[in-house]
Amino acid sequence: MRLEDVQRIAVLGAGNMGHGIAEVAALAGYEVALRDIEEELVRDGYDQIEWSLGKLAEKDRLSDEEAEAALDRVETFVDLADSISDADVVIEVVPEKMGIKKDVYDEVVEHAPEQAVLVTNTSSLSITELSEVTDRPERFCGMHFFNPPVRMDLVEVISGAHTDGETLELIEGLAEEMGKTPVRVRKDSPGFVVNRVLVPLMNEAAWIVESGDATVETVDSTTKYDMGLPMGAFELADQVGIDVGYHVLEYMHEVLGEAYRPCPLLVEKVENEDLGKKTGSGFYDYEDGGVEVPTGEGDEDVRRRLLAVMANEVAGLVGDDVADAADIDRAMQLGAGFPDGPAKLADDEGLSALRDVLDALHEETGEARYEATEYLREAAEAGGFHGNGAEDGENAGDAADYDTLSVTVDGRVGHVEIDRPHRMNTISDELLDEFGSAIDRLDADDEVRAILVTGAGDRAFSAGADVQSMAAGGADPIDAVELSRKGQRTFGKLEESDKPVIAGIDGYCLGGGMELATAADLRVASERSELGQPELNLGLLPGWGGTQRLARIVGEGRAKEIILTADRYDAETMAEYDFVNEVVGNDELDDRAWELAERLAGGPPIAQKYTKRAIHAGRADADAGLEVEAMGFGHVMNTDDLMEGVTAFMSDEEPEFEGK
Ligand SMILES: C/C=C/C(=O)SCCNC(=O)CCNC(=O)[C@H](O)C(C)(C)COP(=O)(O)OP(=O)(O)OC[C@H]1O[C@@H](n2cnc3c(N)ncnc32)[C@H](O)[C@@H]1OP(=O)(O)O
Repeated sequence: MRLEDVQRIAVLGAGNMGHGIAEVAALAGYEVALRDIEEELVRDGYDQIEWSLGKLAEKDRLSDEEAEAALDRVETFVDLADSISDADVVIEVVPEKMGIKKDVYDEVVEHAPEQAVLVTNTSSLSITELSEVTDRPERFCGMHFFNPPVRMDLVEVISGAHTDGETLELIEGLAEEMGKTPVRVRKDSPGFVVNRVLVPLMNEAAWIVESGDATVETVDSTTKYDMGLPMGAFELADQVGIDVGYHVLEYMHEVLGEAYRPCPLLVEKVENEDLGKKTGSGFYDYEDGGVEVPTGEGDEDVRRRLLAVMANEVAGLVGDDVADAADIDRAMQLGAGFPDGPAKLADDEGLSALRDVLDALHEETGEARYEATEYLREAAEAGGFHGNGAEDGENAGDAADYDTLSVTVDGRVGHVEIDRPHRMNTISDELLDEFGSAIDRLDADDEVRAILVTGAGDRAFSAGADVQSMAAGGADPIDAVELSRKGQRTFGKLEESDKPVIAGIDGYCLGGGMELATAADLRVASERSELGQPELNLGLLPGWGGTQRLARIVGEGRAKEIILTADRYDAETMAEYDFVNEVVGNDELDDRAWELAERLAGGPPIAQKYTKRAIHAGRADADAGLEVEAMGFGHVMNTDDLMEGVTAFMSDEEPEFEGK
């Protein structure tokens, strides 16, 4: 079966994941058959899809017509044979019990068209074992979506022992058609990638508390604020359900061995049915305040220990050829909201230091989970999971050097794309560093004649400073002063650049993201964009230049309004306020931003440079600005560009300026 041949998708199971997957498939334009065992269940799933599509339309993520058309593509069934009779792909999303799934497959193989590909959304069961109850194990694989499918970008595509390459490629293509990022899991290994990293992390967190080395609060403060993970380890366990993690762990224990023995603390919680949020209590009591993770109570030993255990899991996956480090990092960022992938976090810490932490713990306790894998030792010797090739300086400045940005030069335009779509392109400390160095690099490159800044994905240009990492580092007032100055200086590089800078805004442009855009020379925004300075809602103030630069563009009155109300404004209003130079249709943003950048890149560089300098010099003192203008005027008089401009004008041709 080729991707172009896929038209109809059957989703078996209309629960949380099932109806979410059905919605995503319908949004991608596929005909969807949604099936569950009772009319009421399948109706509930359908209603949920209708509700969710309505929400997306309400938030302008799609039009009312698109929402209606997607819903029209969903047909509901109770009879399994009818639901799959003309399906090209069958996605099974029934409860995570081997027996139930096998029963379903017995029936599926009886009625599914011969050419149909079968996939399971299991998060924990063996793909190989499931494939073996079907008549087509080579056309069977895992397609693991994350909850909620409509929001989460990751899909793990897992090969069973018999799956052929064509099937994996088809399902990866299908995931992409659904707007998702597939990560291939080359072997059917317990927990695949995301759970293989997360669940042992939860187990280790529990062992740390069990052994009396730290409290739940300290561990969560460490994971959330010092490691920058989206939630504390125990907060996450409670959120997902302690039993869910525990069952995955049990399976890992059974297949992978003693290193995965569940901590007694988890066993006790499961036995007492303190399963987390869903039962009202787990590691936190939800009937009495719920989760409160304290800031600034992290512990260095806890941080290193968790990082070391996580690095060992990454090494296990790479060493067993389940996935490579880059894929693991991508999967954890998209599927678990990690700010950086675990391989990168481990590399940043120093893999040999983490190996030493494991060795010391292993010697002290003899516990199997601290036994460093062979691959961890090899990677530590090689300078890290991602190697240390860049350290010799040869690659300095290459696009590959950036983790949070994608930096490219296309013709005469230098393009910086903020590349943290999984975190709404929020601005971390690392991103500020990389942004500053990217602008320095593009500024120094004579081939680059204009700079375009955009955000990856279609949700946000940038939703501002990463509040979580700021809460971690910003508790110290002296550090916060420096963070503010750093942001001011970094975005100042855009203003100070001699080249024209364009911000292409699509989606949220908030807080620090708006301060970044303010430092550009021109702003073009899509209709759906929402802009604002919401810092005061957080008890903060716009500390990356917002109190100064915004007023220069929109005037003091509007700047005060925008900052003090902390409201979100649509792009049209921001154009009326003179902040946005041009508003374009949502689908036109990229083309228009590039067109503008290319056009400005064709301008006379020396005249552009002095124009920017004169305007800036005149801010505090108009006479100084006029003086720079006069000097600039003098300088351009003797340039080849002036000759070129005048000659082209006289002969009615387009000038070719060279900056000479
Ligand atoms: C000096 C500079 C200071 C600053 O810049 S302070 C920060 C100023 N920015 C803000 O206050 C914006 C905060 N974010 C929001 O208001 C909302 O989000 C949005 C309007 C951008 C989007 O709302 P929705 O569509 O409902 O999505 P969602 O579930 O709220 O967000 C998706 C994920 O993105 C994370 N996120 C969004 N903004 C930030 C942020 N600024 N810092 C850290 N994380 C952020 C969320 O938490 C969540 O994450 P999960 O999916 O893990 O729940």
